[in-house]
Amino acid sequence: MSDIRKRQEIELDVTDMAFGGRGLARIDGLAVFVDDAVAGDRVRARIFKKKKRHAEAKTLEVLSPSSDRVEPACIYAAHCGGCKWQHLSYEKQLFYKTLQVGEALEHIGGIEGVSVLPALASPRAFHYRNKMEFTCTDSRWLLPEELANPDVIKDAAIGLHVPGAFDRVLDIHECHIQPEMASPLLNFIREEILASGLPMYGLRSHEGFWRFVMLRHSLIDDVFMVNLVTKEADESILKPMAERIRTAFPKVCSVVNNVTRRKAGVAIGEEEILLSGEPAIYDAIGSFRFKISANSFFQTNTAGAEKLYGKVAEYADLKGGEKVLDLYSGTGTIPIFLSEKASEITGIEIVESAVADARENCLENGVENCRFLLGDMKDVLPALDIQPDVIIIDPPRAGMHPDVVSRILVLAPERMVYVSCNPATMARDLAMMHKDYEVLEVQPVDMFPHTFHIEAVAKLRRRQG
Ligand SMILES: C[S@@+](CC[C@H](N)C(=O)[O-])C[C@H]1O[C@@H](n2cnc3c(N)ncnc32)[C@H](O)[C@@H]1O
Repeated sequence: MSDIRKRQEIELDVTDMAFGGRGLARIDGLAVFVDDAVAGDRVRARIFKKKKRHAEAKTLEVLSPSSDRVEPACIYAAHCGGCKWQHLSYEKQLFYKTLQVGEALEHIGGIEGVSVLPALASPRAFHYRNKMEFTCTDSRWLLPEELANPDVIKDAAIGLHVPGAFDRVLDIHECHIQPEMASPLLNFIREEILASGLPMYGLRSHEGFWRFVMLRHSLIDDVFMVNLVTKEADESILKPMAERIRTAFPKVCSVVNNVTRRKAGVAIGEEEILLSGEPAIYDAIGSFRFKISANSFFQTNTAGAEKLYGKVAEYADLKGGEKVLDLYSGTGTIPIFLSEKASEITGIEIVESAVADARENCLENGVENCRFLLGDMKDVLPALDIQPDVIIIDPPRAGMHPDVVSRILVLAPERMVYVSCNPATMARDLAMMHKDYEVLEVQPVDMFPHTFHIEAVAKLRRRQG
């Protein structure tokens, strides 16, 4: 057993990428998870945690870089929690994401021999995110090169968090995963906010006015929504500001203000005020248009969503007459996408506004064979009198409640499609159904380039006899 100690500096050969995005090295059988390292690197690192079976270390210096390393596009990449894998080639990101889906099925689910196809690449490796949420703070986290600059404003930042630190916010001036025009738009809004005379929010004090700047983009119409999230309403300041934003950026067709006095760091307001333009934007997946309000859930990679839903359609293999259940239906995008291929689709969703959006999206698209039920899955599903031919499941990161799994096994559809943004909970849920359902194939789909996150779609068929 290794005798390494906490705070020890050590040279490590990183041989693999671990679940969660860190490099993995081994010393005398001890697994060492290494921040900011890539498989193939030799690094000098400092141990900051030591447990019986594993240790955690932070890279201090890359002594010999892996051939898979690339120069990050972003100057904040080494410090920002947004993209942890920008220094890894996109090809290798896809390779490790595929591997991690297979490993989760095997090690967490105990499901062996499943065909996991190579991850489908995102149609765009950069500029793919249609929604970004920037935090406002009165205490800016400085980059090493900013520390020595006396002119840097220290009591204001609008940006993204340092990984794992709720109160450390970098002042971000350029973000490469959002649409190109979003960075100048954010910088214009920053200048407006700094000139407003109203204070930034303190993430510890919970005092201050400006809380978040959220930008949403429609790929199909190439227009933006700006959502200014504040602690108080102040239309005398915000309305003229919204007009100036729209004059400077004519592609901004909507500026709204969400007001929240809650301490929790979420950008959803208790009250929403339309400041200028339209109350919502629209985007398309396939031939369908979807309304997106400031707080609607919508897949964050629009072009990627089309690939994802294409795979769902392929695995659902609908012939036209089936009754389909769509569990965790959000704003109804999957049911509407599949509506032409099924006889009827029932979506179930816990968020009231999402169900309202789903119904409205059906009206907008002339879809008449989808209905949506509101409530917690574990309450709604048992009360439902329906014999589905196919069930589509797209749960939140935490996966399914065991009661929901039990109910699904009683409903016993012939085919199921399981969509997940968390391979670990997917593996756990599929394991619970594995006695009754064979996992025929799994397709990872990369919706989140430069992060270690991966979406996956599994095709399930009921076992005979
Ligand atoms: C990953 S999203 C899927 C949304 C949708 N399928 C899509 O592609 O846009 C998961 C959804 O599950 C909903 N949800 C979370 N917990 C739930 C529960 N206990 N019962 C019903 N829906 C729930 C969330 O509100 C969210 O809309």
